[in-house]
Amino acid sequence: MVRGLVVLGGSSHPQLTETICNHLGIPPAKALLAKFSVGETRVEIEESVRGKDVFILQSGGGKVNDHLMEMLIMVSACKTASARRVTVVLPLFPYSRQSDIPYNKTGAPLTKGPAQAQLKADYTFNSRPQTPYPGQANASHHHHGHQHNNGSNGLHKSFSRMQIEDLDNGITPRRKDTLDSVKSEKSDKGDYFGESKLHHSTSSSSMQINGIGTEAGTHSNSQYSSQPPPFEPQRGYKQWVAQAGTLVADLVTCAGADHVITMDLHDPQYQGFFDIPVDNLYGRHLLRKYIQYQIPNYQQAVIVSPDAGGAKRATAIADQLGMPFALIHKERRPTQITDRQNATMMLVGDVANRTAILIDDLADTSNTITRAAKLLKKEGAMTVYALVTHGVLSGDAIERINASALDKVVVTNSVDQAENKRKCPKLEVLEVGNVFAEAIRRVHHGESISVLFHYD
Ligand SMILES: O=P(O)(O)OC[C@H]1O[C@H](OP(=O)(O)OP(=O)(O)O)[C@H](O)[C@@H]1O
Repeated sequence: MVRGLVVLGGSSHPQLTETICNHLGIPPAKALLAKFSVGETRVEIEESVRGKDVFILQSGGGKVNDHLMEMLIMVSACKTASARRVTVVLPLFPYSRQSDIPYNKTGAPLTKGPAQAQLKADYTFNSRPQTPYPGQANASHHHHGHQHNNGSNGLHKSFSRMQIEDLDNGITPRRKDTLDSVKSEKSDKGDYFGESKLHHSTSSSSMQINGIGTEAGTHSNSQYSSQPPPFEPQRGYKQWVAQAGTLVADLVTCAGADHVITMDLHDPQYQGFFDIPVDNLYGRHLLRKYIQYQIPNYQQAVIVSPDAGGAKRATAIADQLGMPFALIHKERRPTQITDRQNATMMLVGDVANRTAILIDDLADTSNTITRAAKLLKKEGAMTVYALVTHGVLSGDAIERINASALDKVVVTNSVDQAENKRKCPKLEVLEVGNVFAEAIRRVHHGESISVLFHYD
């Protein structure tokens, strides 16, 4: 019996809550989790959590948005009820795939027109107008004086990080506060930065952005002809996708969470999006154990990463077990934006007459692993396993696996697998409840959890 510890399970994964509570020797806390008929989430914590150390468990699969909302409300409810500390335990962190560049279903880069490529090529990090220097200062003061300085300050503020990053990503910069001008320009065939609108724009930010082009233009053309051409906002509207990962990280913190425990984040750098501690447990130990104990003659097998993004994860296992490694390079340039099937796959390494073991962090549509398996069999692999930490397996993923060249798919129950297991004879599920229970116990007692990163 652990005192002061409360485990509260969301509706995403009751079985995992139960397993964790069994390991900890405590019953799950009572809460009412329901929905109003309109669809809004309703949460009532039915026991006192005042002064308690509360762990809220929710996973990222299934109805991910509902579960996220429910978790946020649960955190807020516990905080309001004076919980001493609230830790969210998210075995699969929702939205963590949308942490960096705007996520696109095809995995293909967002539209990058020739004009934009040119814009990027021409872009320099020199501030424009230039930082004044002796001899030149008079000229600019003389004519533009105070106004010029304002422009320069505004430039540093509005044009610094956001736009440089956007240019790197090949995306037309756009800010929230330019929305008004976007709306008004919709009628003009999406001519977002159209010159005709330049002077009519009322949004301060878009005025600044446009102003940079014109003001800097005056200066660089008349005075410094050796300078690169001025920044010219591009004509036409480019799609923009929100960086939802950042928002979700903010929401979790803002709801009142003090600590996050998760596993195999798609991008480990996502931890840096939080101002609160994030413990990112590894699922690779479970996968490695499976290889050692469940795959016959594993020493003769080869570990394969189905895409370059996961190579580090897969090599870590290959190195630990002293096994050979191969890589599938996913060429992400499908001819049509919706046509992922066209992305070609290329194998680097030898799998002929061997057992191939695919390692990845997650399988969602399972396109990646099924297509990789097809390629591996074509290249002579005898048996193909796929070992993935998070079996999201949405849509028709199970049907796809059943019909694929994969011989076995091994996932953890970071996402509930009860239904999937029934439908998929190739599926094997590894239990993560004990790992999370141990992490919770250690965090509660203020013990180090680094042992969970290194255990054998
Ligand atoms: O089952 P699927 O629907 O095919 O999705 C699974 C793939 O998606 C993730 O990578 P992602 O495509 O996000 O790209 P990345 O590895 O380049 O980040 C993940 O690492 C898998 O490789």
